[in-house]
Amino acid sequence: MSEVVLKTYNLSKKYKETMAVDKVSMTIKKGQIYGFIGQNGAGKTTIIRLITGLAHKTDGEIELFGQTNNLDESRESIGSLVESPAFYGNMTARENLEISRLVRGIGSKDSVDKVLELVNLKDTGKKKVKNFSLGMKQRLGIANALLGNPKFIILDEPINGLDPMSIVEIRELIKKLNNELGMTILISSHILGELSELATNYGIISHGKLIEEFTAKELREKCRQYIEIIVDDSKKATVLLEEKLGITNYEVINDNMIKVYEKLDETGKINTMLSLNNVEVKKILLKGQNLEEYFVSVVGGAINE
Ligand SMILES: Nc1ncnc2c1ncn2[C@@H]1O[C@H](COP(=O)(O)OP(=O)(O)OP(=O)(O)O)[C@@H](O)[C@H]1O
Repeated sequence: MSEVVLKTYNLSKKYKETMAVDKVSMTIKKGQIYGFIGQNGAGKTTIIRLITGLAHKTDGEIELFGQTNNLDESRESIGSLVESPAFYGNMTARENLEISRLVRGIGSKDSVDKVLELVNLKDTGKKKVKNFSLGMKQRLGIANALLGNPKFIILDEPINGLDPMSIVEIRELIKKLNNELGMTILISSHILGELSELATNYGIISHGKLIEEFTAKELREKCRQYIEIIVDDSKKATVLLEEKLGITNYEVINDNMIKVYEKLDETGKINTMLSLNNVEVKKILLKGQNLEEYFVSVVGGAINE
């Protein structure tokens, strides 16, 4: 069994009358990129704040690297980007990281160069942070999280407000941290298309509750794609599908509808073949959910922008 990095047991946080986090039991294992999904106000940031020690739980338990006691010690192996870090605008990236390193008492001088290289900011030289683009600032925030060589990185909405190029850069960086450096990553985002390019695992949170956890593989199964064909005669069509195209993985829904689960990129060929053999094709469509549609089907409302 793979090593557990984070486990929460009925973790709860109440703010006056608001149950911001309600009995959440989630698990993140070593090597995972765990995508945390939820609408605004669902409770993602609060959970992240509880994990990183920025807020105190009302109830429940947090286990980090197998420890439930001395969490502050375990937290030394976590790097996080939760709120936009306050950098000094009049200083360079290197100067900012050097200050952060000294204040936090971590790493050697080399570690600043190492993280700047990792996030691709080592050539920013004398450029002051106030002149950085939002994407560069985010990468500096990630560099700051990487000081001290953490095993577990937590990123709260790291691509919020970024342009497409910067999003790709952050995506590649996260993949590198995970693949090459073996870091486990928790990333919250409401940009589900982007998250599904990265995550190996997902947790859906709604109104403070963890609704579901699933793997990327399970998501692919849940969102299983198929070709929906509406015809005048399902029976005749299936005989042709088998005989002419060797299609056997299909389901007859009714006299007029068939779902085909293979040869998903051959809708044109299927359409032509059926028509040539005197089956009237009224509609032929590639269907299936993506992460966003699946989220809506589970939570019952779209994720907000
Ligand atoms: N310091 C606080 N005091 C009172 N209520 C709070 C506080 N922080 C969060 N909440 C409430 O807790 C709930 C969860 O908020 P949280 O910020 O964790 O959600 P979120 O999923 O991170 O959403 P977002 O994407 O908007 O940050 C919300 O109803 C919010 O209003």
